[in-house]
Formats: sequence, structure tokens, C-alpha cells
Amino acid sequence: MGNMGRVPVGIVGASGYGGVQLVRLLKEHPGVEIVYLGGESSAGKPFSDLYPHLSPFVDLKIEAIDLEEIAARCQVVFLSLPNGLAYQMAPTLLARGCKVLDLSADYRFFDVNTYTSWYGGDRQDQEIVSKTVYGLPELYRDRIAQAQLIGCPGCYPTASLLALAPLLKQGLILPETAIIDAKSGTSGGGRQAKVNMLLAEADSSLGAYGVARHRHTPEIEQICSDLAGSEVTVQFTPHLIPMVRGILATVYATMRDPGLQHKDLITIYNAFYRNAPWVKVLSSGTYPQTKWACGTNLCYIGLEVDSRTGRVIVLSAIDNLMKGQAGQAVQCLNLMMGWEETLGLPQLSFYP
Ligand SMILES: NC(=O)C1=CN([C@@H]2O[C@H](COP(=O)(O)OP(=O)(O)OC[C@H]3O[C@@H](n4cnc5c(N)ncnc54)[C@H](OP(=O)(O)O)[C@@H]3O)[C@@H](O)[C@H]2O)C=CC1
Ligand SMILES: CC(=O)N[C@@H](CCC(=O)OP(=O)(O)O)C(=O)O
Repeated sequence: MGNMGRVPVGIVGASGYGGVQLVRLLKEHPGVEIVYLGGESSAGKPFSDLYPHLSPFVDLKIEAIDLEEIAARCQVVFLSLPNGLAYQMAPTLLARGCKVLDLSADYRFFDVNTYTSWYGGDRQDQEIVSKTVYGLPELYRDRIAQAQLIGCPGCYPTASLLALAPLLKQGLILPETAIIDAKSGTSGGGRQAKVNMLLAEADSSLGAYGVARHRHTPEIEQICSDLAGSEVTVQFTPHLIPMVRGILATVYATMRDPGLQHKDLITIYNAFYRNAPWVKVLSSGTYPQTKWACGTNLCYIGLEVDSRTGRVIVLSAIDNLMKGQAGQAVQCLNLMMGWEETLGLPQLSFYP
């Protein structure tokens, strides 16, 4: 990056899982300097009180959230907060000229009414929503580069959409047959205490939740519809699995042409993702494992054709806190700043 001046960035919600991942990534990113960390119940505490292993590297306090102060100090602001807060904060930051990346669901929907019907709230900000770009670089790279506000995707939608995108874009499947069966580690639920996330509850157990009504369904459908050019509904079932990080999405769909061969699909996927450094399409007979993506911003995709049933099966593995959240936000930042899409992001998992 030569002698480029570092861009001052702030993280609101720094104490959470998304926040600490952003701190980890941005601390080692050559283009930025973290100048502000914000929180609610953690305000006033040194960041290292919450994450002592980072004490040799991060000497910042978590501060109360003062939007004018944040805008005065930061050129870029990451909002990593529970749903329903970002849309109350972003307008002030945008008006002061900041670039904003929201990790919550607040800015993921093209139509504000879709958001309110699934998430509640009373919103009158369609004008801002219309200028927001959905932060999935593999699909909206050029628009992200021009945007001031990014609605970063949910973790399940990231894994699901990267699996489905080439099929929908090229009209290779009957969209209404798409079924997404996905499993997530417990960090997907965030850092706040929840009974179902206790080790005694989650360990040695696998179960579905949000069946037929999970809030990621409309998000997945919105982008599938955009890709297919017509209204698409999908069946999405998430599961909680006893591990900390990772999502595996297994996607099933009926092929329009039952004669389509596995090798044709591999060629199609490789072509679709040829300029996507964070998607790796696996060669024949190899299926992704979540641990391969752990700690990295990668999405691994494997696929198979079942000529008996006429279905294609696509498997996609990501780290929910990386490609599913903080890593993807940094990938978007790189595009917004005109930097290499890979800058400051880890590629290799620490697992064997
Ligand atoms: N975990 C995941 O895998 C993914 C999460 N997301 C989304 O990213 C966002 C952050 O998630 P995650 O990091 O897991 O969440 P966490 O629960 O781990 O962290 C939430 C953060 O929000 C802050 N916060 C909570 N309430 C308020 C409030 N009223 N005002 C200001 N700040 C508040 C907390 O601060 P404090 O501790 O100081 O109170 C904390 O820093 C969420 O919208 C989530 O849905 C998106 C993709 C994946
Ligand atoms: C395991 C687990 O609980 N996962 C979360 C998904 C996290 C996420 O991406 O949620 P947002 O859309 O709110 O950002 C869930 O199912 O709600």
C-alpha cells in the first residue's frame, strides 16, 4: 500500500462477536486505523478487559455512542449491533459524509416494508434504503464500490446465495424447487447469554429452529428473485450444531434439463466465480467442511448431480463470523475504498 495514509475507522458494537472479529481484521489491515470503539453496557471499559488476549495489541477504551463525535473522528463506520438500531444511527453518519457498513438486517432489504413485516419497527426511510447496496461482492461488486451505505448479508443468506447464484442466474433450475438445509455453530447467535447456547444445552445435540419462518428466508428470496428476474420462494431450514464457528448449507433443486452433467456444472460455477477470490469451487467428488473456512473469508462450494432424481445438490461452507459477517464487511470496505478485494483478509484456515 506504499505510504498511503490510513483511513480512520470506528466500530460500534465492538464488544460483540462481530465487533471483536472486526477489531482482529482491521488491526492487521494496512489501509485503516481503528480510532473508535463503541458499545452500550461495555462503554467505559478498556477493550482489553473484555478480550484480554488482545491487550498487547489494542489499547482503546469502549466509548459511549455519540454519533456526532463518531462522524467527526471516522471516515468509515461499522455498525455491529442488534437489529433495529442501525437505521436510527446511520442517517446522521451518512449526512456527515461517513461511509457506513451495517452488519445487522436493517439495510438488507430493497423494500423497507419487507423489513418491517419480518423485523417490526416503524420506518420511513425508503429513500436511504433505495440507495443502499446489498453487501454480497460476488453479486454486487460494482455497486458496492460506488456505495456510501452497505447492508451486509446475514450469515445463512451468504452461504445459501453463493451456492444458488450460478444456477438461478443461468436459469438452470426450477427456482420454486430450491430447498436449503443449513447448519450453524453457536457463535451465530452472538455473545449475549441465551439458554439454548449454554454448553449443557447445545453440546451433543443437533436440532432445527425457525422452521418455515426464519427471518433469513425473505432475505434469501429477495436476492434469488433478483438473480432469477422473477419472484422466487425457497424452503429454508436452519439447524444449530454443537460447534462454535461455521455454516454448512446443503441446497437441493430440480434441474430444468435433467441431462445436465456434473462436469458442465463445475465449468459453469468456475466461470461464474472466475473473478471471485473468496469463492473456491471444489473439483469433482470433494465436498466442503466448515473447518476449512474457519478463521478465513473463504466460501468453499462443492456440488453433485443426481441423475436418478434430476436434482442438483450444492454444498457451501463458510465461517459465519468471517464470510458470514465481519470478513465480508471488510471485503466490502476494500471495494468501497478501491483496494484489492483480498486486502487484510486471511485465506488459510488454522485447522489441520
Ligand atoms: N454472529 C453472527 O454469526 C452474525 C451476526 N450478524 C449480525 O451482526 C450484528 C452483530 O452480531 P453479533 O456480533 O453476533 O452480536 P453480539 O450480541 O455479539 O454483539 C452485539 C453488540 O451490540 C451492542 N449493543 C447491544 N445493545 C445495544 C444498544 N441498545 N445500543 C448500542 N449497542 C448495543 C453490544 O454492546 P454492549 O456489549 O456494550 O452492550 C455488542 O457490542 C447483529 O445484527 C447480527 O444479527 C450477521 C451475520 C452473522
Ligand atoms: C445460530 C444462530 O442463532 N444464528 C442466527 C443467525 C445470525 C445472523 O446472521 O442474524 P441476523 O440476520 O440477525 O444478522 C439466527 O438464526 O438468528
